[in-house]
Amino acid sequence: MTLYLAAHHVQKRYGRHVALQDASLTMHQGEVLALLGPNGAGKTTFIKILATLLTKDAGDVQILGHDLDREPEAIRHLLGYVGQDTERSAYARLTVAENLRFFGRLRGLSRAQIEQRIEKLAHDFDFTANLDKLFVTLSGGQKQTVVIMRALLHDPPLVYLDEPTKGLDPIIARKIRTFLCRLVREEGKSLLLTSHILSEVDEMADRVALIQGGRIPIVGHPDELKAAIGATEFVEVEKAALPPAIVDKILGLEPVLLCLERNHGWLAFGVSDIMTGAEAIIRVLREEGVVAGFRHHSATLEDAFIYHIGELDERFER
Ligand SMILES: Nc1ncnc2c1ncn2[C@@H]1O[C@H](COP(=O)(O)OP(=O)(O)OP(=O)(O)O)[C@@H](O)[C@H]1O
Repeated sequence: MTLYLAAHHVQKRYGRHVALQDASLTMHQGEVLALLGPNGAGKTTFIKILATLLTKDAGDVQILGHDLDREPEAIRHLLGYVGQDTERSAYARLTVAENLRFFGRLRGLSRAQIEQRIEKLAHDFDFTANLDKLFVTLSGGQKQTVVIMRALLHDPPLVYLDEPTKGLDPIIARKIRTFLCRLVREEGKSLLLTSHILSEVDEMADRVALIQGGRIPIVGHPDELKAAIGATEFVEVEKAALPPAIVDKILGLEPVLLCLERNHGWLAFGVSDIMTGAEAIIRVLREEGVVAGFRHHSATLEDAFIYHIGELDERFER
């Protein structure tokens, strides 16, 4: 597997605020790597540094054999970048095709190359019918598609996408995911993306890098991250119905391994076995006369995220 990106010990401060403490990451050809972390963890900062849009304070970054500090121009030709500011990534009063031609020229592509790329991208993204529409008249999902097409105009091997489906309806988001996955599968491109939609990451990512406090302490396949929780099944009970003493009693049960607090009002108890775990928890609820919502699910990437971020918080005493 060809190494596309190797970032070592990257550091970045904004004034006195440390955004990246010591971030290291590698990426290979044909992989989708998702950078996950809580708000403010440093994801956008890291991606902008890798995209030559921000300078780092320390660290070493090599992208397809080029050094980020010494050869930023060469690196820019190898990258596509889709940032979060969709509205300002194209000219409102130009059509889609005019925008793409303009950005193609900025990239130094010839007229013939530009027309060829526009035709291919519009075909691949099922967008031909929209090429003559003004950017300002497009829907949010269509605008995002234009921004992604813009990033792919020069056919870069490596593409960074900062929350590519943020704010889009599930159907458009799925369509964009399908296009992106095809780029990886059929064209061997590598994608580095951030997303807060963990089901999307679980579906797309070959590896997930967890960023917390400006470090990247955990990298692995989504299934590895889930397996590391130590529980494959969860019994959920409505949090509002459970006094702390009963939570402790449940945590003392033999089949109950851990408890994760999900942010939508449920406590999720990880169990070694769903049948014995659920039975034991129901027995406690009956004994204590608790009437509460009750459901179960198999471990998800969201559980893994909550588990690992909680562990990292403890480890770094944040
Ligand atoms: N221009 C800036 N000046 C000062 N502080 C900044 C600046 N940009 C980001 N920060 C701070 O640096 C930290 C990392 O920000 P960053 O945007 O990289 O996080 P993020 O992981 O992308 O967050 P989110 O998930 O909310 O998009 C945050 O604490 C943020 O407030």
